[in-house]
Amino acid sequence: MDVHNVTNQYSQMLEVQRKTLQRARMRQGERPRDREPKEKMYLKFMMNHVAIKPTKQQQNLILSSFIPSAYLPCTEPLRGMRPITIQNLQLETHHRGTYLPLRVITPPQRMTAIMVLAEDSLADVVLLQLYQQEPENIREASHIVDDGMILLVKEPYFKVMASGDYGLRVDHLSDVIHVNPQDARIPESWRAWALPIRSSAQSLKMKGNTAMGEKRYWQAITDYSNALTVAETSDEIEILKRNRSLAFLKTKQYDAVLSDVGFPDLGLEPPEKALFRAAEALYFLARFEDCCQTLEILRAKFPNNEDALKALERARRRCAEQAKGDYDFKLLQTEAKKLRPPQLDHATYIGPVEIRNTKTKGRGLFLTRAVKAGDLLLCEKAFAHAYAPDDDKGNSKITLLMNPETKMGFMGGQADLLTIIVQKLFRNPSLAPSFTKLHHGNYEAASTSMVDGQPIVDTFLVERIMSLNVFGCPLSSLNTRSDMRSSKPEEPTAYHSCGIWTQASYINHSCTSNARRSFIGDMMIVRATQDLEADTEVSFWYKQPTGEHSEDPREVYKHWGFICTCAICQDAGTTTKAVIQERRKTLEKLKRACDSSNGIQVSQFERLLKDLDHTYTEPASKVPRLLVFDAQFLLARVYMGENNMIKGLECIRKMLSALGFIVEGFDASPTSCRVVKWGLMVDYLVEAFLHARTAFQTIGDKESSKRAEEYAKCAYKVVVGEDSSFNSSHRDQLR
Ligand SMILES: C[S@@+](CC[C@H](N)C(=O)[O-])C[C@H]1O[C@@H](n2cnc3c(N)ncnc32)[C@H](O)[C@@H]1O
Repeated sequence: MDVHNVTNQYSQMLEVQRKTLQRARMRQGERPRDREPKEKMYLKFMMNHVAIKPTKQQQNLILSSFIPSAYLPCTEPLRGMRPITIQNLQLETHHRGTYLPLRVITPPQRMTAIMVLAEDSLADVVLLQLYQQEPENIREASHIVDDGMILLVKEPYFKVMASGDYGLRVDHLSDVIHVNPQDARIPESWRAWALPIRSSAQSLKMKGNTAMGEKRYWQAITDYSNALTVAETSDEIEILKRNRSLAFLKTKQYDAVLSDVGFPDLGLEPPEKALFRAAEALYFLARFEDCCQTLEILRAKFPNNEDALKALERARRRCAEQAKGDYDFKLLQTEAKKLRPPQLDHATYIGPVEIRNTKTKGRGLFLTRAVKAGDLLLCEKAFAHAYAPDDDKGNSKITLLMNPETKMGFMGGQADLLTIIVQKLFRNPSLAPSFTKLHHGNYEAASTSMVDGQPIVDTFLVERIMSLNVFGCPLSSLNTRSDMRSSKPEEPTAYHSCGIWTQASYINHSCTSNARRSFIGDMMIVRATQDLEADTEVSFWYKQPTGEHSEDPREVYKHWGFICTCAICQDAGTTTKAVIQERRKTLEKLKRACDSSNGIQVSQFERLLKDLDHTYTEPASKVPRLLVFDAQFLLARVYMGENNMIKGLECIRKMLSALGFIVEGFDASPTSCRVVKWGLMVDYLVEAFLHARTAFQTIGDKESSKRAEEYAKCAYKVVVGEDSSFNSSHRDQLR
């Protein structure tokens, strides 16, 4: 939804990649005889390693990332699997039921994947590519995999790489296990030289503390974990775990924090640090009620802890947001303006909506009570968000993410978003259900969720869910609106920044939508665009309908696998070719009339608009006339520019009617203006109501002028997400 789909633009590239995959598949089962010798591979890798230092120009290149054919992660525990060696690997094969012990022989090289050369017990060498790893600014590649480390690759996938070389590709994080040199599953020859002197828990703890002091949190986790394997007393274990919990907190592994401090069973005399760390983890897991309760216990036991008081106040604010939708929107706007990435610290509010089954669209979001136009339905914090502005100064790169199997290509932060989600689920499995329950078409995911003590995160399931549920998003809708009003080129319809909002994802599409989404940073706000009865299904646009005729309705929402059956689409389906032709011709004439060097010829424009309007047969309140409203608004502005307020109002009334509104009093009659039924909520509606306000003011109808302003404010609230910025955004018009 609103992401930059480049499938057509890059169709050739997709096709080339698809053919490459096909060719590779033809070698399935082959044991290649032309693998390069160790020395040659090493030299090549190391030369590349030195050569690849991205220059400024390279940094600005758009990286492309290809999704391979989906395969399931290993769900078998290592116990019971057989070891395998490189010489027995077959191309394009997932070696189910086996694992490959490898010793890394080079430093890592970071491209889309992290790459190293690794050898097996027979000194055969293979290129290993690890995908979905954290970026360098979060975790150094050398901490993930480095020269001398020993790994077990579960169910290795051996393949022909894009370069034509052979290599192992690992897409699922839990398919690689790091082992220490004493592990019985690795070749003895590796064990012999690497046997370390047994360190004490105390010395390992000190090592961990030093690493913490130097902000090397991953190292600290390793050190404390090693200390725990040799710790003997329960006191020692408790302290080590408490220390480790801080390192887990710093690396955003909140489930592990809770486990290390023993939450929820913190004991009768819980230590201050344990309580505080539990509260912090609960906060970041968005368990604000639990967080408040923990902090209240902390405050009662340690009343002088000022940090706990601040944390409690913060958590209480989140609780108010979560329970009542009580947001300081002005603050949110200020934060979105300043913060980069614009990821705000606020809670999700789920308003009067709930998930229910629909008859034909899977699940949907339904109203639990009646609402008014402008009412808040959701204010949702992103589950995951990748900020990728065009100037490349975000936390995510603009990448071309191509899937040759689904034949889709997207430009933006989606490659990074995929990694962000995979990592989040891997580190915090308690958060997985809210994401994995989302629509994923016919992809069949593995049913096991843990193996060998690690969560299983199926990268291809994540990709599938992301692809069907991702939303493109601006920095803020206010920003988009300001750009539009300062007439920067066209209003953007696709964004490079993107994210996942797990509640909003249940909203189905309709061209005759009754809700609209807007953004403030990574908060998505969904408001009703009409007065709605309880039990109504909420819908918004996946793509804003244009009213242009589509030759094949299956193509329009093909990506999501449905054909829209709303009133607009049904009407389009029964419109004859002759009428479509007539509309196109009239539209072209209207466009020419606009572009005329002598300015718009009003009478000719009026006549053409009437002709266009007459091509529709259904009442606009049932089937909005999407090709009409824009031109009608243009004409309103022309009339008002000539100070002809009555004609201006008439055009606004016609514009509203074309959008499906039912209105009264948008004229010089004594009846005050009133929206009887709201129609489609397009951006220009704010301006239209403001123009109506000016017209009413000029003709001395104060009551209608006030009402028109209220309607403008309501439309603004829906389009921007809030109305606290309305007055400052429209200072000139509101004078
Ligand atoms: C983001 S999900 C929406 C929630 C989804 N219905 C569910 O059950 O989770 C998108 C999917 O919903 C379905 N969908 C959305 N709008 C639809 C519509 N107007 N008609 C039919 N199916 C629709 C399609 O299967 C689409 O791929």
